[in-house]
Amino acid sequence: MGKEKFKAVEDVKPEVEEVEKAEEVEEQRDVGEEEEQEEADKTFEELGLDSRLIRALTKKGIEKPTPIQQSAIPYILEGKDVVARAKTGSGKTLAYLLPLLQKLFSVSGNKKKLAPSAFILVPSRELSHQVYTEVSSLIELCRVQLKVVQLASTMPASDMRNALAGLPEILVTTPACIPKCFAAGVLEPKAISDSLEILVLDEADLLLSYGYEDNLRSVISIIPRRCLRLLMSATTCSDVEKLKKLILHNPVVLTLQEGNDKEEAVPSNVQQFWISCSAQDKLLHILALLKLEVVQKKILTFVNSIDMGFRLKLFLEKFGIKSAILNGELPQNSRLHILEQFNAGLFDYLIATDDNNQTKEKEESKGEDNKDDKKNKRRGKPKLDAEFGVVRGIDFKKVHTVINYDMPQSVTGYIHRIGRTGRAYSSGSSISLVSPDEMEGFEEIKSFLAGDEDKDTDIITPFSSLTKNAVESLRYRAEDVAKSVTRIAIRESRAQDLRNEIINSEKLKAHFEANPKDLDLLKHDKPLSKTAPAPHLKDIPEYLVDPKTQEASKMVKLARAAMGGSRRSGGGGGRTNKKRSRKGGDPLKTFNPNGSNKRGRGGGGVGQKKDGKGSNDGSTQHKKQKTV
Ligand SMILES: Nc1ncnc2c1ncn2[C@@H]1O[C@H](COP(=O)(O)OP(=O)(O)OP(=O)(O)O)[C@@H](O)[C@H]1O
Repeated sequence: MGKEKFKAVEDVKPEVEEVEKAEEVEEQRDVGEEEEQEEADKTFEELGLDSRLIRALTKKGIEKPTPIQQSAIPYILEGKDVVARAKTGSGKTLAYLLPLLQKLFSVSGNKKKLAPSAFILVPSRELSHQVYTEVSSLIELCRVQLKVVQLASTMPASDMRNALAGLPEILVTTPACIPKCFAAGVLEPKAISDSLEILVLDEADLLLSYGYEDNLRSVISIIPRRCLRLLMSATTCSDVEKLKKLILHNPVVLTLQEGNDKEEAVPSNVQQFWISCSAQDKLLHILALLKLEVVQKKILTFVNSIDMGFRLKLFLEKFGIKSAILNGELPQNSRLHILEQFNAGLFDYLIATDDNNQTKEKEESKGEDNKDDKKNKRRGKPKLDAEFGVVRGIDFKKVHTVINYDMPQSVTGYIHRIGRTGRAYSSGSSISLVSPDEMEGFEEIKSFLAGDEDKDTDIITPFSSLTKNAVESLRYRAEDVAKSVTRIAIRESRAQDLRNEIINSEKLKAHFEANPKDLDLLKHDKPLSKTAPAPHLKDIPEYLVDPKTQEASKMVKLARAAMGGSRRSGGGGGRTNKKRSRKGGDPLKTFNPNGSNKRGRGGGGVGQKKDGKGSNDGSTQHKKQKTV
């Protein structure tokens, strides 16, 4: 990724009150080669981080800063507003959390506060929970007297009041929650004006599209001039520009110096594959992928509707494959718990309905509500959570394979889905099942990823480990079982799952309060079907599987064994991975502002291509792989 460099742009702007009207004068300063080399080699110590934070990072197994962390941390410690744009999985959260905590080390105890010193605003509750967990663990590991609180806009005022009673230094929430706190009288605008030192907008490119503009305006109107403002985003879009103008003054803008949108957005260490099949044959193909074990676990499968998620779960269940479901209909505690269990490696298969489609369903259900609101209320039709967001920003840990069972409806959707694997220093794969109806959208994705210069190169290659014969050997069983997964069965399972999770959610609420770290209270991958899977469907006899697929499956098993073997260990290593996780294919490295080879452990052998791209983007990615 030699072409990718951070550039720092210093915005020179007038006072915040006039910012919207003012003409922006930008002074651009490209980070020079020498400076980049120095920057690339910096350790956390050299970035000026407090020793307590460095010790905490070491305990978490984090040794060296990622490029975005190297670039952003010194500016934030200096007290500059920062806009940081770096692709998914590049470590943006710690890029702002570490200097934020360091600043609070000195603020804490200095004066009597009536409101938090830092607000971290994120678009969804899942993200809020994720950031909260990260801050809490850092505070605990640093052994400092800082308090962090997480609020949701749906919490009763009394819960909000209790949570804020201990005067937390950090509040993590969605923008909608702040005005709710004002209305409930649990936060005073005047106290915020007096106390707030740092405001972070994380996943800034999403905040406006999630409808938080008015909420943000009301927050901005009370934040003091001296408050440090940080804006983190995976992409640039007009919304980020709007927020930048609205909120920041004199920011340093950290972004990629060159490269087209494709290079900026796509994690280069994810191998992308596709399979052409009819819509009806998708169940057959996913069964073959999972049952014949030609893909590496953990596996995150995306579908476009909640019903499809249940169809898939019920279908797989019949073959003894247990999976959990994640969608916006489930209660919040259940969603968080499912994510935590999946991240902890308690199950290997998660079927998720992502946010774009939630919006679609939300709209559909709104339409229905308008038609027959009373009827729906009587039936207790479940509401989808407006603050639900599966894909964007969520750090699914050690997902090795992302499967697009249904194709996403946009290029951005595709990029964010596949960005759930290949995070941090790991590598991953994606497999898209593409039906004829989805081919047009798929071609769009492919041509976007190929970019203008690279039209003939296939970034998404056909998945060759699964032969036609292997698929056909399962056809009879798959079709037979698919017939048994009727609409009624889906409807009943969906309702039953919701009922279970509502009960779980209540138990979880109490449990989380008492044992916030206990993950193993409830199982989310329980079978929904009333009948147990037939024994003959659980195991596929060897004679049914052709030699090529057997070989591919063996490779996957070997890779898993090399990673530590057990299903609890999750993905993220192994033969193929080891090979690919060297520097050239490292997602965090791809942000190297240095843009040149670094000598040292694991990095020396992988050079840059002539065109400046990391070698893994092109050469490895385009090679067909036996296993993924
Ligand atoms: N310096 C580092 N070394 C190793 N791992 C790191 C480092 N910094 C962050 N990580 C890990 O990388 C993963 C991705 O980080 P993070 O969620 O902050 O990415 P992100 O850029 O915010 O992605 P997204 O845009 O999808 O939210 C996390 O699991 C995090 O713990």
